[in-house]
Amino acid sequence: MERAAAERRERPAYGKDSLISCDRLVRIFTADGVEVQALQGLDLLVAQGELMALVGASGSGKSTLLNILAGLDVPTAGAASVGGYDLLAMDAAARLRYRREIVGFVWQQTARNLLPYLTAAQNVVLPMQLAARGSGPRTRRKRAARAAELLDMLGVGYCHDRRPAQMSGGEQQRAAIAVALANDPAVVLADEPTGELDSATGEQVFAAFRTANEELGTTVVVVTHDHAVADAVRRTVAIRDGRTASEVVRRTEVDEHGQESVVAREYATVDRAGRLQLPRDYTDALDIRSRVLLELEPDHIGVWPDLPQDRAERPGDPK
Ligand SMILES: Nc1ncnc2c1ncn2[C@@H]1O[C@H](COP(=O)(O)OP(=O)(O)OP(=O)(O)O)[C@@H](O)[C@H]1O
Repeated sequence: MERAAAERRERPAYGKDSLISCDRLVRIFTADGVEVQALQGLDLLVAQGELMALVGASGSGKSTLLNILAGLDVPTAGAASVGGYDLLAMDAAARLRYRREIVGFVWQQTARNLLPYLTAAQNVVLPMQLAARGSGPRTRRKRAARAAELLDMLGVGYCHDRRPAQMSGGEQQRAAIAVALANDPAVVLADEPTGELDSATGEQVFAAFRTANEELGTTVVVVTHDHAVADAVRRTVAIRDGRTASEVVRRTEVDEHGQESVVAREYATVDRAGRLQLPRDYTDALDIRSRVLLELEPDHIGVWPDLPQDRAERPGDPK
């Protein structure tokens, strides 16, 4: 017992090396006296430099999570930190600094991302002007140069002097990514950034996120219903009923002929209390309802449907 306690003490703290760490995050909304548990103990770790997607049915809690990570909303309970900022303990000044310098945000509605009376370049310069004195490019010339550089990098340098109304939806979203990157944030959060776009334009916008991730090392978290986006990232985390339920991790493998292919594996999330959510199609396929039979094997755990005693039979049992 002492050894177990010592091992627990020596284990690094949860999320210690992650850029984003959510630990048993809870968010309860009260509307007309009715409580809605939008997040019900959500755990999530995101490493520095990751480009990852969050998926889930409508109402599963994705936007709630993103708003908390953006510093726009505060969780009811749990712990959350981004880039060393404790999202539950920030005072107003720290929250403002966090929103201006640590996170960038891209919304689904193109009109929400850019001010209509400013050009693309002026839109990118604006957050640099608003950032606390002492950080970011200090002179007007340096800010203008950075705005032009970012627009060029994202393939919309030609929109430099255009106002949003003179740009297509895809161009506006790429300019919006430049705005989000203006103050060189640690993380860019995006809520359905390709939701209003056709698939070809959506691909261009996703490519801009990838460019930001690869060229600048910015961590990118995208909430999406777009399969093209969810399938193109290395890690896609699925949220169900306010918790992370499963994730798909993609790896590039090289076969003996030197042929590269991407192999996707689906994992179920085990939360900090050891809880595991079985995918619904698995439970439906075996008619699993309230409980399962577990068996610990040397290298895996067997999970069997709870059959009536007289029919109880597992693979491997003598006939
Ligand atoms: N301000 C609020 N007041 C009351 N309930 C809310 C509020 N915001 C969200 N909810 C509820 O919390 C739950 C999660 O909502 P959320 O918007 O996070 O889901 P989502 O996964 O982003 O859905 P969608 O894909 O439709 O955007 C829903 O039941 C929603 O009705």
